[in-house]
Amino acid sequence: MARITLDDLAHSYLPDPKRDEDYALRPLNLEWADGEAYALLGPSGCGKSTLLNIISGLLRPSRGRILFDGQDVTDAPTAERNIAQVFQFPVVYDTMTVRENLAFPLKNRGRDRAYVASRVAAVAEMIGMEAELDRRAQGLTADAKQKISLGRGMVREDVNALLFDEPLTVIDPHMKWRLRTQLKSLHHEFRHTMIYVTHDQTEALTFADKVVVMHAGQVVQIGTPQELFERPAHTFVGYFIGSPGMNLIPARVEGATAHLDGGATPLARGYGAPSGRVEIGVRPEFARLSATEGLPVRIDRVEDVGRHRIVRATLEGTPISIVMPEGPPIGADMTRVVFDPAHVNVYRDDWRLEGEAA
Ligand SMILES: Nc1ncnc2c1ncn2[C@@H]1O[C@H](COP(=O)(O)OP(=O)(O)OP(=O)(O)O)[C@@H](O)[C@H]1O
Repeated sequence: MARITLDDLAHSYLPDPKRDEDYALRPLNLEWADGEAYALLGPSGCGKSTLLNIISGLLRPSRGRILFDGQDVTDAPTAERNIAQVFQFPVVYDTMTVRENLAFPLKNRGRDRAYVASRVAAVAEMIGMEAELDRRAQGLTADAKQKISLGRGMVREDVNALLFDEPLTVIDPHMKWRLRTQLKSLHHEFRHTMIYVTHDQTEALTFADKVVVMHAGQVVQIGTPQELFERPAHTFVGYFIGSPGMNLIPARVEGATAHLDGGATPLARGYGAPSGRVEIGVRPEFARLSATEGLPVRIDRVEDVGRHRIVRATLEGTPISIVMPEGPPIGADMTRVVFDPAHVNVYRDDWRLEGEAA
């Protein structure tokens, strides 16, 4: 396994990029630790595949270098990078059996029969295809074929990294959960460096130790699922992760107080007097309704989603959400919202301010 370093890396599909928007991948420095499982998360078009293809060698970056364990591989072709890649759609050899498909990467490298047989058996169990090993791949469902692709990606133990590009798209929901769990336990067992591309936050948060969030060609945060939830570094992370996403409310911040038109709300840290476009960000889980304290809100509707209720409300013209536990109907006197100061983040021009202990 390898540590992967991106050194002042950037990519544009245009010949003469000038503005930020000309880059599919804006300049970045990033280190992927050896043996760590990462998810690369972001909406369609944010640059995930571009980044993955640069790591695998399918694409040469227009700027910067890529290193495996400190060795420059920027100009090395895919075959020399010793990585396994699983794509969104299955890549299998129809005329071969499932067993032959799984064995292919090992046979190609001249591994002996006993080793090949034991690896194929282990991988077949992992993907739940022990009973189908002698079937031809032709005629299998897309779902089964994708499981073979995943198995083939995982059969080699000596790769530098395992790259997955939305690999569970064609898999049915139940199997999706099972494969994701297996990928995670496989990672704990073998400690491969894994990069898993997805636009699905559930998939990213359940699979990865660290999630790399991308937005408009830029890595906006790298963090554990808990860090992304509690301290989103960029307003996009707050909005994209969580359901519903983080509330963002324009405010004027002074010291440890955020002033809104309808009143003030205390903050747990001090921020001086930040200029620029200042907003406070509060997860719906850290807001509650009150009859007596907090800021005046108008309740627009209440959605019962099973385990809790989501209150949709308006605070000074800004739509906000509040997560409430199941319980009696919300009284007409609940006309105020209170934010938990320990969980109010402050943003200037979309980036989170650290603040100082108040
Ligand atoms: N071969 C190409 N030529 C020109 N522009 C491209 C090419 N491939 C991607 N782009 C553009 O680069 C940007 C990033 O695309 P990329 O495919 O990396 O995003 P993504 O996050 O992987 O999206 P998706 O999940 O839809 O694949 C997009 O604006 C896309 O239109």
